[in-house]
Amino acid sequence: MTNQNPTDRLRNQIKEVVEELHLSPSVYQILKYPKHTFSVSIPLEKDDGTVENFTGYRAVHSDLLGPGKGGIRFHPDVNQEEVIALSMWMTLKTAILKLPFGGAKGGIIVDPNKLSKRELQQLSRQYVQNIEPVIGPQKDIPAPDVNTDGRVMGWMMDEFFKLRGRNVPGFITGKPPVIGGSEGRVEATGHGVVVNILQAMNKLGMDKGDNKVAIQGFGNVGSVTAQTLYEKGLNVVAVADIDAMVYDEEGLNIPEMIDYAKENGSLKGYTSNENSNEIFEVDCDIFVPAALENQITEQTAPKLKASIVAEAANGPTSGEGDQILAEKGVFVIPDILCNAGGVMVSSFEWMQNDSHDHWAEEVVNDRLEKDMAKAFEEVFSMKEANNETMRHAAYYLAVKRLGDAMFARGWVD
Ligand SMILES: NC(=O)C1=CN([C@@H]2O[C@H](COP(=O)(O)OP(=O)(O)OC[C@H]3O[C@@H](n4cnc5c(N)ncnc54)[C@H](OP(=O)(O)O)[C@@H]3O)[C@@H](O)[C@H]2O)C=CC1
Ligand SMILES: O=C(O)CCC(=O)C(=O)O
Repeated sequence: MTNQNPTDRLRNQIKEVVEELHLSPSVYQILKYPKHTFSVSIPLEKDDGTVENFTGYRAVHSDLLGPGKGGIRFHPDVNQEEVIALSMWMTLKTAILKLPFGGAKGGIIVDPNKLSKRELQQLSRQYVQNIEPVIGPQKDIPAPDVNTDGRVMGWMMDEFFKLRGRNVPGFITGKPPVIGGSEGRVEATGHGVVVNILQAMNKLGMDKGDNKVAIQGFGNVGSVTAQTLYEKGLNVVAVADIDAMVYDEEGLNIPEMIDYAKENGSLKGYTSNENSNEIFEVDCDIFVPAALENQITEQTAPKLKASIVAEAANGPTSGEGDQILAEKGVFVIPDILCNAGGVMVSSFEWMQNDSHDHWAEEVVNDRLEKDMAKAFEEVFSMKEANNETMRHAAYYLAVKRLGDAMFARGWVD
């Protein structure tokens, strides 16, 4: 059964692995639903004096291995099911990486481009006021996701301090370094994606110079991935944001494109643009979805020419898309491994806050590279040992760790 929403698909994947591992069926029952989902209504006074009500969510899927951990998304398509699926992926992600966290996620249904800076700041603060009872450095720790960044984290941190009446920097990660953020967090997800791509190329005997890369999404994760691959000498031939796709078979000038997108708000108008959906048809060896869920589907998967798909986004591949990629023999680096660099450096930030320390950027990047490469090796070895896909191997490792922890804590027999 493939035609499912992400939460149902995730549940089925977890159930399958629980059965294969002969774990107690209770493990599946515990992982089936989030521990809690908080839904909030945020009446925001707009600049023109009118009030508009926004809906927000925060879900903690699991706090078995530590406090809930996961980003906050501002997007018009946010909904409760999506937030729950994203929180479940976080539980699996932190388990694979052996981080001291569970899984959580939050979001507000809003198009931030339609708000003024004051309105956006006010909305961010009111969201924190609403979810304050369920968050904290030992409870649930937010971070950036789609359309949120260090600036939003800074506002949220300030609001949380006011509510608690004291400094609690470890309640949020991805904040600017000047107020306790970690060096390297902005780039961490993209850097982790690149570590995974290089590991995969090495396993498949692919040479850096000969291979073409196409990237969907040119926000935080997509642009850092593009820049880092460019610096390492890979040929990034196509990049798309929501408005446009830019292609050059000789390779794109990524730094120039980043400057252009910063100045103009998008890639539209940068040389001759094509429709952003054309990205799926580009001649490439490595495809990096770095936008939203359900992009590689039964419609787009057959068009992809890549032999590696590096899932920088969360849930970019639908069930049908995944099946098609498997039939085509594509090497898929699953999201819960591929994009885990962000939460890994968030864990470094949380540790630095706890010990009032500040690590140099080289220290952060060095540890990120080593730990990501180790996680890739573990998943790859599991895949090889069981003749499985990387995704199945990743689920296997994550669910096994969660099952073992439940047993150790006396939750299951
Ligand atoms: N930020 C982080 O640390 C982490 C993020 N992730 C995941 O990575 C993904 C991207 O997040 P992030 O980079 O932070 O988000 P951003 O908001 O910074 O960027 C999202 C990008 O995706 C583009 N986009 C959206 N829809 C489409 C589409 N249909 N076609 C092409 N481009 C599209 C946006 O274009 P436009 O700007 O024009 O709308 C934008 O360039 C998400 O799945 C997120 O959950 C995972 C781990 C950590
Ligand atoms: O940095 C974090 O804590 C979470 C990042 C995130 O939301 C993700 O990995 O999807």
